[in-house]
Amino acid sequence: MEVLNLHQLQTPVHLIEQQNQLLFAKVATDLTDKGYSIQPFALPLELSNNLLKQVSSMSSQAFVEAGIGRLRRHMHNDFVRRDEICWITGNSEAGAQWLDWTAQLQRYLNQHLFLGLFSFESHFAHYATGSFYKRHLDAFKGEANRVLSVVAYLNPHWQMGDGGELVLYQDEFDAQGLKVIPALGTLAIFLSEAFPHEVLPAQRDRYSIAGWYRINASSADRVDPPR
Ligand SMILES: O=C(O)CCC(=O)C(=O)O
Ligand SMILES: [Fe+2]
Repeated sequence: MEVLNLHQLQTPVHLIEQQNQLLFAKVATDLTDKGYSIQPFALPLELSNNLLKQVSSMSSQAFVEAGIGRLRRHMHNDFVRRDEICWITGNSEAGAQWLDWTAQLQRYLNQHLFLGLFSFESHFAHYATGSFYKRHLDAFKGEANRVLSVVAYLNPHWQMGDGGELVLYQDEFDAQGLKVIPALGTLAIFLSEAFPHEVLPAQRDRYSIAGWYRINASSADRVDPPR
C-alpha cells in the first residue's frame, strides 16, 4: 500500500502556475478596462502564508519610519503617514518567492499590455494601531517612473471595525472611493499616476507589502537609481 506523503498535499506546481496565469489574465483585463484591479484572496496561498510568517518573525527594529519623496527630498511627516517599512530583498526565502512572483507578473503584463515595466521595488509595511497614510499618488511629479503599484495584504481574520482599509479614488475629484479590506492574500494593483488613494486608520496591527514597477528612467547623464 502506498503511504501518503504529507508533501503530496501541497498544491502541485502546475496547478499554481495555472492559477497564476488565470490571475494575471484577470489583472491584465482589469488594467486595460479600468486602470486598476482588486483581487480578493488571490495571492497563492503558500506565498501569502510564507510572507505572513516572514513579517511576523521580523523584529520591530527591522522596520524604519516611512518617509515621503525620494533622495534629498525624502523626509518624515507624521501628519501624512505613520507606517514603518522594511525593503524586501531576495535574502529571505519568502522575499525571494515574492520577487519571483512579481517578476512573473511583470513578464506577463509586458507581454500582453506592452507596459515596458523595467524594475520592481517593494517593502513590507507595518501600520500600528492608529496609523494611516493620507490621500496621495504613488508617482512623484517630475519623476513619473513608477508606473504600476502593487499592494498585497497580510492580515488573517481582518474584521469589520478593524479599519485600515485602502480607499482607491477614481481621480482627483472622486471623494467617495472604493474600499479594499486588507485581508491576507488580497491584491490591489493600479496605475501609480492615475489613482489617488489612502489608508484609513488601522484599529490593530496591519501588515502589507507595497511595491512599484518602474520604467527605465535612465538617460545619458543620469543613471536611474534602484530606489
Ligand atoms: O497599504 C496600503 O493599502 C497602501 C499603501 C500605500 O499607499 C503606499 O505605501 O504607497
Ligand atoms: Fe500609495
